[in-house]
Amino acid sequence: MDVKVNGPDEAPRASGRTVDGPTNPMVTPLLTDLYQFTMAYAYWKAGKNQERAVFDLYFRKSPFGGEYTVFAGLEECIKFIANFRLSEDEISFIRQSLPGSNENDFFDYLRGLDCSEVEVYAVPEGTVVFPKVPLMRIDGPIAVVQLLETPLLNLVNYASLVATNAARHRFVSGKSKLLLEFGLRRAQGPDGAIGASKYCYMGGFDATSNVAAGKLFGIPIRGTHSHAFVSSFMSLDEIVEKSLGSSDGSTNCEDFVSLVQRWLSKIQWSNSLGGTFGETNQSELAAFTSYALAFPNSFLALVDTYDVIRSGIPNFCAVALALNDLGYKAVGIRLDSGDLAYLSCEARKFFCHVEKEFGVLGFGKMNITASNDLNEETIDALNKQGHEVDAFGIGTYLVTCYSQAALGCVFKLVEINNQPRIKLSEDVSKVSIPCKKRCYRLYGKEGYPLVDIMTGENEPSPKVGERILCRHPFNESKRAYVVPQKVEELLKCYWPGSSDKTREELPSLKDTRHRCINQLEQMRPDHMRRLNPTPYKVSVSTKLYDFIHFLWLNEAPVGELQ
Ligand SMILES: Nc1ncnc2c1ncn2[C@@H]1O[C@H](COP(=O)(O)OP(=O)(O)OP(=O)(O)O)[C@@H](O)[C@H]1O
Ligand SMILES: O=P(O)(O)OC[C@H]1O[C@H](OP(=O)(O)OP(=O)(O)O)[C@H](O)[C@@H]1O
Ligand SMILES: O=C(O)c1cccnc1
Ligand SMILES: [Mg+2]
Repeated sequence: MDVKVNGPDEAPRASGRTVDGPTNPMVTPLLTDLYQFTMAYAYWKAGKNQERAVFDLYFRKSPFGGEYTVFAGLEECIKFIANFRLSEDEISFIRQSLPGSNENDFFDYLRGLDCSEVEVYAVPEGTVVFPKVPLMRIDGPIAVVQLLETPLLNLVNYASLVATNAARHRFVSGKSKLLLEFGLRRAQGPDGAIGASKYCYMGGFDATSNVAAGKLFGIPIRGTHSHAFVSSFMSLDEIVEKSLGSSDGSTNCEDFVSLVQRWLSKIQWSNSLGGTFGETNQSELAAFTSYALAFPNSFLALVDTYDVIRSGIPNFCAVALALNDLGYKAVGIRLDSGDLAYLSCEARKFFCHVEKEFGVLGFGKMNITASNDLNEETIDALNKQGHEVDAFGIGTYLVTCYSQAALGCVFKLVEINNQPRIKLSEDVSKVSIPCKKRCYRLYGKEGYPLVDIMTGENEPSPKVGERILCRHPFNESKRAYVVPQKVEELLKCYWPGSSDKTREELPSLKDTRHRCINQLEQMRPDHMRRLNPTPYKVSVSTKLYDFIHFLWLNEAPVGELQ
């Protein structure tokens, strides 16, 4: 990780060394809800601001009708926490904005505020996670931890939603397909776009078209060309510079345009290819030829501007064969409209015929990229019909998370001054799980994760080979014994605050992506399927179960029937 002093006044102190600030400079202590500041003031006024509080950040239901979620956004959270200081300018804005509070001492308190007394435990970024289990546990003086609530939720909610969406698109496409994120133009503003590129890569995409994201995060950047490039050409006469040297530099073709034309007529007159098309669109041929002259080593053509079968594919093949004469290997085509299953199969057939007819080895394996309003459903439909697509370019549905707007992560108080707290609700799924907890993932005989279990902080941890009762947190009759073959503690220390615990390093984006891909591959297939997936079990220890229900009864007033 880069070591750099960052922050308004001085470097953060808690870890003993400095951490870069968040990617987006808008992520400051003011990127929070007003009520966090009014509560901070009221805590301070009541002399409660230094009381030690523990909050859990978790979600209640996995998105997109699925049973798994990818946890993302942690690195940005830690970068925010590490650099949490209010500038003078920010403090004077708070002074103007807080209703009726003018006490200088409060603003002196804000001036000295940082996260050096805050301790953050979290599940490693890129981990597959499940409802109710804390993704982050934040322990610190209540006023400052409340100020963190909104920015941490903001940094985790969309990141985890879009990483999960990407993982789902990867799952339906299969491991062998190249997945390209094309969402920049349709994303929710610049931060939505940059976040989408980062977290789609984390969730299993291979590359993005977003150049800024490539520079910021080292994500591979890829792209083709647009319809505008094709329709900007009127005729082959526009091509003035026609020469192209061979790939090894040994010869020079003075008139690449004529070479392309010769190949086009060979294709037209060939036994197996002739008859499927007559005259192709010559302005399209000009565009492809021009593009090949600019990028002879990476020629990929968008073939659907005029007519895929009668023009785009033969024109592409003519240019690709001309390139082949000079030792270059064309990359392939992109389809951006029509029946992508049918057209990809027709394109593949055509390429295979070319390979056979002209003896160009490997021509049949030409890359076929598809785009145009793709999503999980359309890719699933293509799979069912049979297709020849090698790469999917996906934008709108992916980055806007069209099928679910938000993950719904929440931040709930579970302990104050060592006293466990519970939040009750008519809706059982909204009742919080009290206490500062430890969380474990238990693995079964076949190597799959079986169940996540939460325990009180001071309970002994589950042990390999030792039978443990895992209880549903709220449903008395749902319980199971587990003899774990492997026990993994989920929450690790990412920000030690004033304690002397060692801090987990923030891994590189590539390492987090690997972690995510490995985690997804480890899951039992029935948890992953799109239709009616089996819910993964999330449980509590007997001791925690008993305590939750004791506290529940203690806090819930008994109703009176009239
Ligand atoms: N074989 C297929 N099975 C299921 N869905 C498909 C198939 N081929 C394409 N689609 C999807 O069908 C939709 C077709 O979009 P649309 O009706 O806008 O037509 P289009 O091909 O884009 O035409 P236009 O040239 O007017 O843009 C897209 O969402 C695309 O991903
Ligand atoms: O379809 P998406 O998943 O959002 O993927 C990105 C789309 O963006 C481009 O289209 P363009 O901006 O030219 O618009 P159009 O396809 O609507 O004509 C591209 O050709 C894709 O169709
Ligand atoms: O490079 C592409 O083909 C591309 C990039 C963004 C959006 N649509 C397509
Ligand atoms: Mg489109």
